[in-house]
Amino acid sequence: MLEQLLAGALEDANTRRRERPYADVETEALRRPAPLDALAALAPADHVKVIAEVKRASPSRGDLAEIAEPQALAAQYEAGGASVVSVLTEGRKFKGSLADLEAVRKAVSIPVLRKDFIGDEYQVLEARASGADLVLLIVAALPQDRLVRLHALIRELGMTPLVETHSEEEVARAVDLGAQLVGVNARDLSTFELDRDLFGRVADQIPAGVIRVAESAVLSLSDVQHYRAAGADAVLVGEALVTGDPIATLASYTSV
Ligand SMILES: O=C(O)c1ccccc1NCC(=O)[C@H](O)[C@H](O)COP(=O)(O)O
Repeated sequence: MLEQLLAGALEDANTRRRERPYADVETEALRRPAPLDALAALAPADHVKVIAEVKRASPSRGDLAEIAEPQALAAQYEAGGASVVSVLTEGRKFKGSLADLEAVRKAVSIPVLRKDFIGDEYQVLEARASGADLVLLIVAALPQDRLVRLHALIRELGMTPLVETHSEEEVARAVDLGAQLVGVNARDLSTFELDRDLFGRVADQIPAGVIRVAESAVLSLSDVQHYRAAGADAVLVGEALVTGDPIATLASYTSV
């Protein structure tokens, strides 16, 4: 499934590239105001930070929420105390778009993450041209040489890579890369199985000074407490926020 998602995302990027060539997107990316400092926004604190996701649908859960105005939801996330907004820009299975990212960027003053299946430089430039401050890189989807190249490009553009892992081996690859922001996704992106204990098993492998994000499977306050007890500096939450009351949910999660 992960290979299919990546192949689809790259095919869609190639279609957009025919309309908007690489050089044009590069120019737009370089003209943007500097990205916001996501590492400062997610720095360890006396409470857990929340990366709040705009998520309409997903392969594992189908349709989750209508979200006609992602910018309005993102503004609620900021008001509720989120540190970063994650915007799923993949169109086929998640019903997201770069237009969502642009709209959210205009509506909030906290950093914004482009969450997608990133496999080439063009997608990174598109992220910056649309106002992203962070870009997701999924270790399982990329050979190490491409991971290194994309990680370097994201940083050259002033953005922050969120390097997502799902095993001890992948955490080791993220650490080798010098990643400063490492996510551990409880969801296996091929089988969709959830393992909330994975974060606790690998967290010690992530060096001190690197920000640790527990991703997925937060459906209640006790899930946040579980991740926090295992050493999470931040949690990334989608479903619970788009299907519940985002402001009340964030107030309770950020109190942990
Ligand atoms: O959510 C999915 O079904 C999914 C399937 C395949 C690849 C990625 C997928 N989700 C992306 C994410 O990592 C989550 O949207 C994110 O971590 C939030 O998860 P949750 O709070 O469980 O909605």
